[in-house]
Amino acid sequence: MDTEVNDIKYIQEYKLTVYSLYAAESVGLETKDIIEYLKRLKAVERPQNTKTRVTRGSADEVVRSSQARVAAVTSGSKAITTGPSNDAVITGTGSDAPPLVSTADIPEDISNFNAKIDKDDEYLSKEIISFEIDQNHLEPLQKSCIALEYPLLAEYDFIKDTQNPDIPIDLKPNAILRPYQERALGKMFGNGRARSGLIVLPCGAGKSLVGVTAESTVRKKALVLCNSSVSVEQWKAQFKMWSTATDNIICRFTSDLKEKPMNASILITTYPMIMYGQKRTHEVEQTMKLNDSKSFKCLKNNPAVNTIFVCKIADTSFDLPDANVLIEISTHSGSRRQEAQRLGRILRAKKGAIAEDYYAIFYTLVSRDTTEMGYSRRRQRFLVNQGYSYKVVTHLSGMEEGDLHFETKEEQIHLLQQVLTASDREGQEETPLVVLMMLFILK
Ligand SMILES: Nc1ncnc2c1ncn2[C@@H]1O[C@H](COP(=O)(O)OP(=O)(O)OP(=O)(O)O)[C@@H](O)[C@H]1O
Repeated sequence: MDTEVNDIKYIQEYKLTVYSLYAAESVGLETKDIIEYLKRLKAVERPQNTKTRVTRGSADEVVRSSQARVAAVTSGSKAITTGPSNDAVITGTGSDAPPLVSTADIPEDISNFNAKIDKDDEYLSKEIISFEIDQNHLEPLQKSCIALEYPLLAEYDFIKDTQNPDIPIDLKPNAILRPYQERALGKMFGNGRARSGLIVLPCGAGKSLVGVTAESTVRKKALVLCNSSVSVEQWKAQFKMWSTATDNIICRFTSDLKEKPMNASILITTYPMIMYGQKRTHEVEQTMKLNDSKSFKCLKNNPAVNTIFVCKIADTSFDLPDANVLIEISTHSGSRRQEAQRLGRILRAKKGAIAEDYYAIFYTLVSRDTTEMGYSRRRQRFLVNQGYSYKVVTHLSGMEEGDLHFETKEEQIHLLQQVLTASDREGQEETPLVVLMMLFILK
């Protein structure tokens, strides 16, 4: 976030980039929080008679349907005016605007510095000005702000948006948010408007419910963009599970399901559908059918079935809340993303289980003396960095005694070759689903 740029004994100066400040602001961090983090990150103890200060200007862009307003904090911010060519330009407000920390002159002594800080603090008793801007000038304005390193933070004042009608959606009473889900949404709706940003939660933490709640709060038309057709199905299911949204306001728009997108209130689609209109792969198609099929639903809820073999398409969005053991048979090289996503399949909260009594185990099979070993080390490092412990088992006792199906060395090598060849073909469109990538064992 910051770099120490000055190591004079009594003054530590940090340069905060405008983007780190933007990110901090968008998650609701305030100046005092930034100072607190700087204190934690500092390399040396700060002498008692020094102060930490962070100055900056800020401007928020508030979008109300077709109207756009800019709210600017006057202290340290710059005046936003419209130039002769009607391009938005930003100019300094005058001599009082305090400079950024990185460009501040280093004072002669610490008392001058404190006096200067106090002066700046007075300046911070700020007044917020806001004014409407012409929609056509929004883009040049945004560009100017970025060029001046004062990026606008987009917010949507949905409560005051009377131009876009509300859609009939509310949360169902069964949707009880977990505390971290509430916190994530608090960051988004903290000031009564919908702030643009990114909500990042681990796999299986319940991002869909966060999304459904956000939509049930804003209650305006929404576009849900997914990375696969399987996710589209899952999102629709989550909307139905947690909200009162009915089938006639939800539209799935995939290469097979083109459900009148034009008038949909909630349009759920994939990037390729809006970018290139690509056809889904054979593999995705098969998995969607499987996910949707009655037999899979029975399988999911049948206590007699405790093992499911799945291919790599189950890496994401495959919801098997009860699965608690995963055996990874084949992987996509050293992909850490894939590892995290697969782990996500077994880390979903278990109904009625006490967290402390609960175990989820992830096995990964690695063939000794093959390139798989290098990849698996990379993946292991990632898991360790995430705080998981792991153990390498090189020998399973009793293995030699059993009546193994692939008993001889030749048979084992042949099997290995088959698996590796299948992995190479994995990316190709017509790879049959018989290539089994993962195994879930349901509790
Ligand atoms: N507050 C909640 N109360 C009860 N169940 C919840 C809650 N939030 C999420 N769940 C359940 O947890 C499971 C995982 O949720 P979801 O699929 O939204 O996770 P995710 O974060 O999108 O995971 P992934 O990144 O792996 O797709 C689902 O079965 C969902 O119904």
